[in-house]
Amino acid sequence: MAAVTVPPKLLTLLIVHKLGRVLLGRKKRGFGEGYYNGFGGKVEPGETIEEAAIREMREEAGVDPVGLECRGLLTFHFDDQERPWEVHVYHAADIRGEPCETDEMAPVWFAVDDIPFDRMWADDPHWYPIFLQGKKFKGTFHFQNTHTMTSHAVQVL
Ligand SMILES: CNc1ncnc2c1ncn2[C@@H]1O[C@H](COP(=O)(O)OP(=O)(O)OP(=O)(O)O)[C@@H](O)[C@H]1O
Repeated sequence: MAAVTVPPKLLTLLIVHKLGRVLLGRKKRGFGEGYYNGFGGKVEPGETIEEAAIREMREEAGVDPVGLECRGLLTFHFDDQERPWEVHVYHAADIRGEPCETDEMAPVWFAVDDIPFDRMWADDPHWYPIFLQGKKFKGTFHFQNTHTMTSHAVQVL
């Protein structure tokens, strides 16, 4: 029988990186609640991935990202999800407006040497250093019971 390929779920992740700091948000609800992360979510029908990245940043922190660059592609295989997740990671050089807390996220600036990896997804330490160096990358990760990372492979492109 031919192998069935399940199309991945598309998501965005946007990290603002300016003057030696990154803007992250503490996720207040839903998937990844309690973790610090960039801003993002599911790509909706009819929008491009970049449009989704901009929309999610507005919805979650009330600001418009400026100078977007797609730097990475992360693929997550969860043993408790039907489809793999494909996360498109964007770098933003700046924002227009002041970040504000929303129902979903509480935004906080962190110095790049002080990123709270112990309160973030387990894959993050494997690709943030590459991202922060301005390089492009691709990564594949497996997770068990949502949160336990069981394998990781990251490639600088
Ligand atoms: C497993 N390792 C991971 N490492 C780093 N980041 C991860 C991640 N897994 C998911 N993410 C990000 O977490 C957000 C979830 O988004 P999520 O809240 O589900 O989306 P969205 O806002 O569309 O949902 P609702 O409309 O509230 O259902 C989204 O940015 C996505 O890229």
